[in-house]
Amino acid sequence: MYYQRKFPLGGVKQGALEGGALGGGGGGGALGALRAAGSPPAPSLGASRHSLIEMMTCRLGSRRLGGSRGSLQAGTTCSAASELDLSSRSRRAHKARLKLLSASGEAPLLGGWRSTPHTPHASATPAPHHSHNHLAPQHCNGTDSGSRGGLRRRSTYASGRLRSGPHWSFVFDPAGRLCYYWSMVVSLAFLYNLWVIVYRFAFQEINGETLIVWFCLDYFSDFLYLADILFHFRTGYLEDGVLQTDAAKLRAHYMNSTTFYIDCLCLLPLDFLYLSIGFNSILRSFRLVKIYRFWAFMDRTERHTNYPNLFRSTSLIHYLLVIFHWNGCLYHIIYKNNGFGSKNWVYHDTETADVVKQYLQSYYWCTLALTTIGDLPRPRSKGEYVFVIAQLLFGLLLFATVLGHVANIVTSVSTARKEFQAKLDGVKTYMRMRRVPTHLQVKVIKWFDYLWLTQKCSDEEKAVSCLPDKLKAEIAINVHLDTLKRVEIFQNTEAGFLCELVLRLRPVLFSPGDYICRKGEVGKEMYIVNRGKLQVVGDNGKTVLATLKAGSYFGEISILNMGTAGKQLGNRRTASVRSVGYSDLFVLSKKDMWDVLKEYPAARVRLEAIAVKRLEKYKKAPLEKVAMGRCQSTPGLVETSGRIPIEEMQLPAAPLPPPLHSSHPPSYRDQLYSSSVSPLRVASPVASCASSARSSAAGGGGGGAGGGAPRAFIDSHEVLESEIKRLRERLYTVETENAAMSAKLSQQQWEVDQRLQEIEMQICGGSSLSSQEENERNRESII
Ligand SMILES: Nc1ncnc2c1ncn2[C@@H]1O[C@@H]2COP(=O)(O)O[C@H]2[C@H]1O
Repeated sequence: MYYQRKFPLGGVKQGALEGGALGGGGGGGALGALRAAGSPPAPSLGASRHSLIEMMTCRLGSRRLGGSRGSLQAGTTCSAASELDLSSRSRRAHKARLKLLSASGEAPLLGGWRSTPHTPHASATPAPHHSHNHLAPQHCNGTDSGSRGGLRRRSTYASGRLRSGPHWSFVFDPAGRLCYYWSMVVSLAFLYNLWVIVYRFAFQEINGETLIVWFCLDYFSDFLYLADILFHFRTGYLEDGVLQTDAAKLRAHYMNSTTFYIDCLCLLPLDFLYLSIGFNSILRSFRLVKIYRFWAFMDRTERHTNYPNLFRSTSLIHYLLVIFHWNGCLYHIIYKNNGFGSKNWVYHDTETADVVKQYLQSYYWCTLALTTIGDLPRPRSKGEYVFVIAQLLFGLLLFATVLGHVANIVTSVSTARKEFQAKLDGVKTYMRMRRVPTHLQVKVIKWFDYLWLTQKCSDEEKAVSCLPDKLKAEIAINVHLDTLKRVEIFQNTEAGFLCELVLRLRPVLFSPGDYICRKGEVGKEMYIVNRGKLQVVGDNGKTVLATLKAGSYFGEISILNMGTAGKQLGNRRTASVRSVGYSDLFVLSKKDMWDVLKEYPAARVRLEAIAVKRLEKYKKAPLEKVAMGRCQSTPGLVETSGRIPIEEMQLPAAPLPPPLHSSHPPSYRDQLYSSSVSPLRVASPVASCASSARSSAAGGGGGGAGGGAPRAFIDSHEVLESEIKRLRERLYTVETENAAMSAKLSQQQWEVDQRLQEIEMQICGGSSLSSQEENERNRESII
């Protein structure tokens, strides 16, 4: 799985730039991408939404999204291409392979092995339907369907007659995994030549003893070189950004390229000269021209590896060893040929030392010289002096280069840490200067700790800032998809809805005990819990109404204007929400939410339905409060100090007719109307009346003393009913006025727009009749 995790983002599990689909990932990575990608309708982003939606559809699976029209369409698009022109048998085979590919998750990744129908004439003039790759689900990721050729199937027809059964041919994707592994094999063959050719040339003594082994190894590496040429013949290339898979084109392309000549040069058969000059490995030096393949392999590995610094260090050490090796061999060649005139300049036991020891002595000498450690045997002749000086100078340069490389590696290892530390230091300095209380300072530092532990990056947005919006959005979707799929409102919704939302999410992190929102505040955002635990608490801050965990969301009631504080104040928070520990949340602004809901009304209905359910919990408590609370501001309502739920104010089913006697003490009704006491002051008797009514009912008629109470209760009940009626009428009037004013407002808006358009038209040199008609139509529709 080499391609996986090739993004420099912690959270991405499967990288698939080629296929456009990034694998699902753990949380944390690329949070910032969301913001950037979701930031207001950049045109490029808008344009990319469709492909994103399609990608989402494919990722979520057509079964799950089967309910929604949009997803059904996308799902059909995904499979439709593969069904176009295949016989049922081959279609079955295609489906089976497609299943395999999708099961392994590799199809969009590499497109390594694909099959497409193919005609013998396709190379010259491919028939239109052959431009579809019927297996590759590229419709899902928006890439060209034929561009990832791998294993291509030839179901060959000529003149409408089946000429031969289907057979297979190979086309390798240069960006695919197979190509990568193959280049690794070729690189190994090159490394063999790099180390061995010069060694055998310098220490020819080994040839006689191990000739067969060397022959076998040499010709095996030559065989790999040859296979590489054949491989190149079947490797696709990009033409106008589209991968070419046509065999004739591939052949022509390769044979017209420099690579072909270099590959041929590598295999120059100078081995025939063995017959005249004997077995001499220097005749194989052309094999080293293959170094371009090795460099390409190293480049790609460095780009894709998850451990670039480890890789860089290893390759640096390898290069050093190779340089020492070649230098040592060169030194031995000079020494052997008595190049500088003085015998035993370096080796004192040349006669007795075996080949390996001589090699090691040469290597040691070169290591001392090239690492500028010195302590070399003193040169004697002029030639030796020049040689040593040259070696030391070269060593100096090499040393400087190595140091530079090492410094780079060390710097890049700690860049993230340093940046993070710099930010933390800045905040700490600020808090110290502003004398922020110690407990708050500690809290801030702990917040940084948590951020580092969980995300290892202080600015995730920056980490992906160089990517185009489309890629950022894809990453955001993949990184956060798992969380979002858990959210109730997002389950079984259209893929597009989720996609639209994910582009607008913004990550935030809260510390333990932080209040995310407080009851009564104006709601401007809603939140989705990515990680952590939160509590919805009552007024006292202690009563826990609900506990929210990963996948929950809150804050939607106020942004949907469904709050309990009435129509005017419906945008107030209905409860406070507190973070228990550290909480990773996604914030969605009210405007963004409404923008999305406008396009997805079904989602809005779901959201509102859930909000209503949540509100039901409040219904009982707020009712008593509302009933009692309103009385302070609304004349005509009864005020009480007791807390009696409205239901308890109901009358018993059959109240007894109150016997009225003139001798009775003044009834409650009399009290009510005779006294100057305002009706507002009589709430308590209501309660007592209710209870006395109940007791009199229980007592089966009661005496004259209790007869006045039920009557008073009935009267007060009538008062309440009339008040409710009056309020209802008032509400109706207000709503009607409201509607009238809205209509008036839109009328005025329309007029202003109209006027502006006219002015624009005048500026642009007059208006056309058609636009006037259109305006007229708009006006009608608005009215
Ligand atoms: N019983 C509940 N269960 C879950 N969430 C709730 C409950 N009551 C209120 N909330 C959430 O707490 C949020 C507080 O702000 P809002 O009123 O905007 O939206 C509220 C709901 O999303």
